[in-house]
Amino acid sequence: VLPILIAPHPTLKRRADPVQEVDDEIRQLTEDMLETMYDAPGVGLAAPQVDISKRVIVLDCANEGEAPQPYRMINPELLWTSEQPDTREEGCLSLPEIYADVTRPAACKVAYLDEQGQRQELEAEGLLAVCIQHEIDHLDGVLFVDHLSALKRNMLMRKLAKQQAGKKPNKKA
Ligand SMILES: O=C(O)C[C@@H](Cc1ccccc1)[C@H](O)SCc1ccccc1
Ligand SMILES: [Zn+2]
Repeated sequence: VLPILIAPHPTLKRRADPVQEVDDEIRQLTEDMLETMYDAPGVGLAAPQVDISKRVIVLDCANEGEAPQPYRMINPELLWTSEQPDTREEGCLSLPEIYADVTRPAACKVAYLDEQGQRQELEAEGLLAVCIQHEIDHLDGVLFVDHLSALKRNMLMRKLAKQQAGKKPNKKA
C-alpha cells in the first residue's frame, strides 16, 4: 500500500508526464495503485496521488458484492464528453472528509493503453464516467474543488487545513 498525498501538495497541482513505454515497472505501479485504492477504500486513484507524476490511473466502480471490475489506464485521453451534464457529490482520497456537489458531463469516451500496452476505447456513464473524469483531472493537476467557486473552494480548503492540523502530532511538542 502506497502513501496517499493530502492536499495541498505540489505534485497534486502538476501536469503528470506521459508514459513512454508500458513496461514491468508501469505494470507493477498499476498493481500497487489498485491495492492502495481498495485499501483506502476508493473507486479510483491517479498516480500523482501517490506522488508519482505519470499519466496512470486505476479505477473499479463495481458495487459491493459485485465481481470487481478493475481498469488500468495508461495515458488516458477523453475523446468525447456528453452535452448532458450530471451533478454528483464527490470526495477525494487526497481531500479527506471534504465533499461537494460537482457538475460534469454525464457520459464520456476515453482512449487509453492497457497494461499490455494495447490501445483501448471505453464509453462510460454514471459513476464510471464521473470517476474517469475525476482521475484524468488529477493527471492535469486539477482537484474536484477546482470546479467550485473560489469562495466555496477556499472554505473547503480551510476546513481541510484545520482538520489536518488537528491530526498531525506537533513535532516540537
Ligand atoms: O481521490 C480519488 O481520486 C478517488 C475518488 C474517486 C471518485 C470521487 C468521486 C466520485 C467518483 C470517484 C474516491 O473514490 S472517493 C471515495 C468514493 C468511494 C465510493 C464512491 C465515490 C467516492
Ligand atoms: Zn481524487
